[in-house]
Amino acid sequence: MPELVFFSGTMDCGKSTLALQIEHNRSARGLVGMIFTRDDRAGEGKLSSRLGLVTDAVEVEDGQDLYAYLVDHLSQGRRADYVIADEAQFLAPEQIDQLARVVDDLGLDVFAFGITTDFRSKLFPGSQRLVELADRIEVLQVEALCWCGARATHNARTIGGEMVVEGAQVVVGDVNQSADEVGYEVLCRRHHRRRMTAAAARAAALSPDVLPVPSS
Ligand SMILES: Nc1ncnc2c1ncn2[C@@H]1O[C@H](COP(=O)(O)OP(=O)(O)O)[C@@H](O)[C@H]1O
Ligand SMILES: Cc1cn([C@H]2C[C@H](O)[C@@H](COP(=O)(O)O)O2)c(=O)[nH]c1=O
Repeated sequence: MPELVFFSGTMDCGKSTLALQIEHNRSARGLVGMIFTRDDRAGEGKLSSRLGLVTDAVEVEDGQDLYAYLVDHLSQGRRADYVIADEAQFLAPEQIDQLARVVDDLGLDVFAFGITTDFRSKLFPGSQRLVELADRIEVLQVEALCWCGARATHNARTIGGEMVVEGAQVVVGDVNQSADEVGYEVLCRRHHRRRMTAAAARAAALSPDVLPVPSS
């Protein structure tokens, strides 16, 4: 049975790498994939991994009907045996419905990859729809780590090195950016709640200890 699978995790946990591996293994067996992406850091029409691999992809536009795109593609006599959608958090909920229809009506597997929540730990609309519709949700096995060593479950946004909790939901960016840029850092929930990034933890460790003062 064809499936809609949502591979989800924090930033930098290997989602795009896995997408490229699925693509490689299937194309090595003569299958042809339709690869969608949106706003990859490597630029328009690219699916890239931090491990250095990159492949061409169809850049999804606002309002584009992904089901109609595939029907049109197939009716021109071109092949698509399965679908990969990277950066799926940036897709509109209607586009996730169209991907579900690709599974049900065209009989193709759809592998979607994306982060579930934004820098405020709120669901992206596209990810919410994936959680609602996916046949399976897979959490990646290579866990990204918080600076404290715990599994990273949340994405923090930093501006000038400081964690922020207000701003536009979508700002394309990367982890390990220099302090004067908009950047991201993955954290465990405890440190996301306390807004304690690695830099904030270092600064706190360097400040002199405050001794408790007796109240009387
Ligand atoms: N120099 C490196 N050596 C080994 N692994 C690396 C290196 N750089 C990045 N990685 C791996 O790549 C992962 C990020 O992969 P990527 O597919 O770009 O993530 P995502 O799409 O989830 O943001 C990192 O978590 C790490 O496991
Ligand atoms: C948390 C968060 C992230 N983004 C952007 C930043 C990156 O461009 C992508 C995630 O890519 P990755 O391959 O998973 O690292 O999403 C955003 O726009 N808003 C956010 O809140």
